[in-house]
Amino acid sequence: MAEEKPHCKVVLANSIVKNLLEEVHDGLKKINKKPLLVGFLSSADPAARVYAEWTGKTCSENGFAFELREVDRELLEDALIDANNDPKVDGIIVYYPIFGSRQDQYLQQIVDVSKDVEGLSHRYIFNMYQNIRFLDPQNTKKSILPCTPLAVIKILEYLRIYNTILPYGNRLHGRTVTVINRSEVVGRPLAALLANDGACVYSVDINDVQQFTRGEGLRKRRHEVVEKPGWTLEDCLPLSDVVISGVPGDKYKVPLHMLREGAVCINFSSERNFRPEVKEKASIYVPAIGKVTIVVLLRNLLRIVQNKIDEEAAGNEEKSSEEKTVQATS
Ligand SMILES: NC(=O)C1=CN([C@@H]2O[C@H](COP(=O)(O)OP(=O)(O)OC[C@H]3O[C@@H](n4cnc5c(N)ncnc54)[C@H](O)[C@@H]3O)[C@@H](O)[C@H]2O)C=CC1
Ligand SMILES: Nc1nc(=O)c2c([nH]1)NC[C@@H]1CN(c3ccc(C(=O)N[C@@H](CCC(=O)O)C(=O)O)cc3)C=[N+]21
Repeated sequence: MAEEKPHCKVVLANSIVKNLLEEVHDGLKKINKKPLLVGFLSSADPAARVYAEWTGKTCSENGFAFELREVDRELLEDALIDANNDPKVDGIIVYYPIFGSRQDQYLQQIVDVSKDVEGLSHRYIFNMYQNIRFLDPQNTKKSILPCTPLAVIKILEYLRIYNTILPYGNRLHGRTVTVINRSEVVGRPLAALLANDGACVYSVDINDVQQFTRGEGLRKRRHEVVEKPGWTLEDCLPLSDVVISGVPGDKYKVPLHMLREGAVCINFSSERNFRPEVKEKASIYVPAIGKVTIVVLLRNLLRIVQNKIDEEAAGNEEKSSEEKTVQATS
C-alpha cells in the first residue's frame, strides 16, 4: 500500500499576524494620532536592513508613520539623544548588530524608556526577569516585553500551547520547552518568560544546557535557573513538547532523530534551523516568525503611546485639582 504524506501542519506567520493586527487596529482607533516610529540603521548586517525595510512596509500598511535614519555608527549616540528629546518621535528602534560588542548594549540603553519599543531597556528587562508585569503600583500600565520573545509567546498562544483553562501566569504548567539560543536579546529572556508562565524550559547554547523552572508545583514566584552538567541537546529533545531554535548561520540544523513524535517546532533564526524532514515527526512546524515580531513591535509602540496619554491625563487631572485648591484658598 502506498504511504500517505505525513500529517504535519505548517503554520505561517501570516495567519498568526491576522489576529494581532486586529488588536493593533482597534487600539489605533482609540488614540487620535498617527504614532511615529524612528528606526536607526548603522548596521552593516544585511539582515538588519531587510528587517528595517519590512518594519517600514508594515508601518505604512497599518496606519503608523516610519522614518528610517541611516547614521554613521560614530554619530549614533548623538542622533539617539536628539530623537529622545524630540516630542514628535513616539518610538525608537535601533537595528543590531552595530559594533557587535558591549558597545551595542551601551547604545541600546541610550534609548529613552518611554520610547523603547523593543523592550530592551534595563527597567523592562528587569521587570521581565523578576516577573513584575506592571509599571505602576495600581497595576494599570503593563510593562513592555522584548519583541522577539513576545512574538514567540503570541505564537504559542495561537497554537494553544498556552492552556487557557489554567489561570493567567500559569498557563504553561506541564509543558516542556527547549530553546536553542541563549542571547541576551532573544534566547535568555524567552526561556525566562516561558518558565515564569509555568513551563519547564531547557535553554541550550553552544556551551551547555540550563533548566529554567518555577520549581515543583510552581511554588516560586519567578523562575530559577540550574545548570545541567553533562547534558546536551540530545538529552532535551525527547522530553520536549516544543522546540524553538534560533541559531544564526545556514550550517546549523537541529538533529531530528531525538525529536519527540508530535513535537511543535518553531524557527526564529534568519536561516532555516530545521531540515524539511522535520515534517515527518512534528505535529506543527513554524518556519519563520519575523512578521509576527514586527507586529508585536507595533503593539509595543501603541502601548507606549497609550501609557503616555494616560500619564498626561493623570498629570492634567492633578494639575486641575491643584488649581482648584489654589482658587479655593486664595
Ligand atoms: N525572527 C526575529 O524576529 C528575529 C530573529 N533573529 C535572528 O535570530 C538569530 C539569532 O540572533 P541573536 O540571538 O541575536 O544571535 P547571537 O549570535 O547573539 O546568539 C546566538 C545564540 O545561539 C547559540 N548557538 C550558536 N551555535 C549553536 C549551536 N551549534 N548549538 C546551540 N546553540 C548555538 C549561541 O550560544 C547563542 O546563544 C539570527 O539569525 C537573527 O537574525 C534575531 C532577532 C529577531
Ligand atoms: N533591533 C533589532 N531587532 C531585531 O529584531 C533585529 C535586528 N535589530 N537586527 C536584525 C535582526 C534580524 N531579524 C530578523 C527578522 C525576521 C526574520 C525572519 O523570520 N525572516 C523570514 C521571512 C519573513 C517571515 O515569513 O517571517 C525568513 O528569513 O524566511 C529573521 C531575522 C530581526 N532583527
